[in-house]
Amino acid sequence: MIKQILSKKVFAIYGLGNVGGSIAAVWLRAGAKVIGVDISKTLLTEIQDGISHKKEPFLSETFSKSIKNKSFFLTSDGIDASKRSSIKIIVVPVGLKNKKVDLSSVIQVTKNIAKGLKKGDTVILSPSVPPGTTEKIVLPILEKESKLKGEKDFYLIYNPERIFEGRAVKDIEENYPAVISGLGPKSLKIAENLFRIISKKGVLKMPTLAEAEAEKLFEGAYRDVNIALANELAEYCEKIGINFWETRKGANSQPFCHLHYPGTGVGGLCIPVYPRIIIENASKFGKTMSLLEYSRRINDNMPKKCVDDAIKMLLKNKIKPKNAKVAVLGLGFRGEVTDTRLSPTYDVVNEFLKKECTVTVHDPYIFEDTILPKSVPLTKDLVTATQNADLIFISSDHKIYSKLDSKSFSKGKKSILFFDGRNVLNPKLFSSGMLNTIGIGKN
Ligand SMILES: NC(=O)C1=CN([C@@H]2O[C@H](COP(=O)(O)OP(=O)(O)OC[C@H]3O[C@@H](n4cnc5c(N)ncnc54)[C@H](O)[C@@H]3O)[C@@H](O)[C@H]2O)C=CC1
Ligand SMILES: CC(=O)N[C@@H]1[C@@H](OP(=O)(O)OP(=O)(O)OC[C@H]2O[C@@H](n3ccc(=O)[nH]c3=O)[C@H](O)[C@@H]2O)O[C@H](C(=O)O)[C@@H](O)[C@@H]1O
Repeated sequence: MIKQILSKKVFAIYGLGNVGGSIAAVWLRAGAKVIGVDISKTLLTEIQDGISHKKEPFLSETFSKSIKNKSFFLTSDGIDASKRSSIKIIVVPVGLKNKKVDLSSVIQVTKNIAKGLKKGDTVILSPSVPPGTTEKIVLPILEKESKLKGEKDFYLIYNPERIFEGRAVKDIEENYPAVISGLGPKSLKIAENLFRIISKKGVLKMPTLAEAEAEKLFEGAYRDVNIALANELAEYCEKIGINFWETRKGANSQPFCHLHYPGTGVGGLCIPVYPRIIIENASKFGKTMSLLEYSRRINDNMPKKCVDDAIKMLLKNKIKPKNAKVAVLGLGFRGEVTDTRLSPTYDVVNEFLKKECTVTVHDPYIFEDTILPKSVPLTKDLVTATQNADLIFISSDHKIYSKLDSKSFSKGKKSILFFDGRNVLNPKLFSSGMLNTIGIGKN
């Protein structure tokens, strides 16, 4: 039955990145025909050649198989894709430009979709957006361009994607209920029928589009504030000489406490961005979001705080920061991702450069980068990155780093100091005084 429904539907997915690529794979795995739309010709070629999305399980193999059996077509022509599809899913990025929400990609794609919109079509918006975006920005563009009426001639849905990079397909298919909302009851019914096909955890119907848009932002705001709390409590533990990590275990041993992890900063296109989307939107209604603003300030200061602590460690070991060799491990915005957007490591590197240190960056998954200063080499070879280093600074929690010990490094004449900004190292494997970890009390 489901296969029959889907075999008649053609989906067009606009934006084949971490999220859009995963959504395309999920619908292909469910038996739908999919037109993948992206402006990046490089990405389209990589997908065609079966070498894209290497860090996301199931995607590359699903794409190759679907291209072969002619259920997956790739194009950069968003208007034609809209003409040839009945369900259009928008998954292009929504970021910040000078702390203002940037909806330009969403608007551009919506205009393309509108030029091919037909009676009976369904449009689904998925990126995280300010409450009101679907109804007040996307709907008017669709109606004006197509001369069709929402909820009468076509259907409009907001479905916030909640994937965690590295397990995106399973998150959509198994881990999370699909949050859905519609312009009206008909749109909502279509959303329910569609998302029940792919989501084993079922659907969570929100009363309005705006509440669905807001819930996604609230998830991120909750996380950012709790990370800020962990960062502030970790600094408190350092001051009074107790161990945050042990204290956290105790506090989290009851179901109402979920202390997060302190770290070298908060990166990615999501958690640092969602609170700012709320802050900006709230200001239009005369509301100041003091807690969100303060949490952002704490988290944005973490790279500087951690580098300052690492510099103190160098000085305590009679090593002058000027020309000290520092190996920064982890360029991804968090462990096990190749995504460097808003990675705290960029700020960590700049703080070390301000102290005139010599910096090398290591990452096991990222081989090229256009943002790091030219004076800072990027390498995937740990020995190259750390040879003759005075200090090793762990900035992202890639799994590989948790296996390191003091013998993992070239036997230079001097002992190496470690600042573990993600608490991934095993202190038992390091002699005392060599290792400083965030939140570990007096060092
Ligand atoms: N990355 C994540 O973990 C999650 C992200 N999100 C939301 O999803 C949005 C997208 O995130 P990602 O997939 O990570 O972004 P991404 O940058 O990996 O992918 C976006 C894709 O859209 C393409 N694109 C940009 N403008 C386009 C246009 N006008 N027409 C067609 N294609 C266009 C880009 O070339 C890129 O391939 C984010 O802004 C965020 O709001 C939601 C949940 C998780
Ligand atoms: C509420 C929530 O947990 N959202 C998840 C989050 O995933 P994301 O890929 O952004 O990773 P993340 O684990 O939140 O990390 C974001 C940043 O925060 C840092 N981080 C994270 C957790 C923590 O306790 N301490 C900390 O410092 C990470 O190192 C990273 O730099 O954001 C995704 C999103 O919305 O895009 C969302 O789908 C994911 O489920």
